[in-house]
Amino acid sequence: MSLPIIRTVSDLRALTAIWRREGASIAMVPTMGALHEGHLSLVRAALARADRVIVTLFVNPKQFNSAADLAAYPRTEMDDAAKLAPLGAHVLYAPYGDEMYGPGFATTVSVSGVSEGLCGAHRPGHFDGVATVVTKLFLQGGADFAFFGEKDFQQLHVVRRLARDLDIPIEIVGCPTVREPDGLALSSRNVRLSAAERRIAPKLAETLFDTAGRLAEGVPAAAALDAARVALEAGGFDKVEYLELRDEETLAPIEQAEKPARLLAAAWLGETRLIDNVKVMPARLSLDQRTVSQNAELT
Ligand SMILES: Nc1ncnc2c1ncn2[C@@H]1O[C@H](COP(=O)(O)OP(=O)(O)OP(=O)(O)O)[C@@H](O)[C@H]1O
Ligand SMILES: CC(C)(CO)[C@@H](O)C(=O)[O-]
Ligand code: BAL
Repeated sequence: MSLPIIRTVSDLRALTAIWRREGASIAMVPTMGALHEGHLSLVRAALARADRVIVTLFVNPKQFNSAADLAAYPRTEMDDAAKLAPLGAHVLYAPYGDEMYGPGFATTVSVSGVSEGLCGAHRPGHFDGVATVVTKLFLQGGADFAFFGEKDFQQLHVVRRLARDLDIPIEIVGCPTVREPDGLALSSRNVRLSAAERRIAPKLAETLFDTAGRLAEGVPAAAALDAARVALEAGGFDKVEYLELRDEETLAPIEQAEKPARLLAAAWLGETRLIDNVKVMPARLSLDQRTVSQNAELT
């Protein structure tokens, strides 16, 4: 079983025009390749929702704020295609670099608000690069749905905002983070961890889940976050870049989880930067929800 690979916008448009004439719905799964189970979970979700699925693979230079990071980014296109074919994805769109950014390219899509702080504060220009390439992919593919992972939670907010603001008729679907059995969120960059760093890495998810539990019980963010930083540093992380509690819907900073919230972190192990985030559901709200469903069962 092999998967067709398309390299140009005109070939992609010719294919989607045929699908449209057939009345098929179309989903897109944007990636930078080096596919793992996290990506494949997005493809499965897309296949469950739409008749045709385009997986995109483009290592977007505009979103890298470090030349070394870009140079080290894994490139495994043939392996990626081999993983996608058996799932039933319909096409891999892996455009040439100058197809995306031709001579004289001079446009930037910049989303304010949700792109500020967190990764936006530590990777200057990153979300402009993401927003620009995602806008281009959406306009090139003309899909009805696009699937993104919650692992990159701030990115998911940036993409939702740009689609809404630019009236791009596409539904953005967020999918849960896929984890290793020890809790580490799957990421293409995990291959850069040494054996010793890999043993420390799950401490990030473990600390986030523990801290989310404390925040859900009403512990103020300042105390819970201080304790989490100490736990990460004592656990072997070289640097905690950020560790913050944000509103789940608006991504605004909050002092206490009174509504559904997200706890988000980036931390360094040697040369590798890991990000992760978990939901914080205030215990009071989960109790209310349980009471509502128990009452519903009684009626
Ligand atoms: N563990 C995961 N679970 C669910 N979705 C994921 C996971 N990892 C990545 N994704 C999603 O896959 C899409 C493509 O991400 P990308 O190609 O950057 O992979 P990645 O593993 O996040 O790589 P890296 O973080 O090293 O850039 C994004 O929507 C991202 O959120
Ligand atoms: C969305 C994306 C494919 C844009 O290059 C990238 O940021 C990613 O892989 O998450
Ligand atoms: N997964 C987000 C893409 C990046 O780190 O550049």
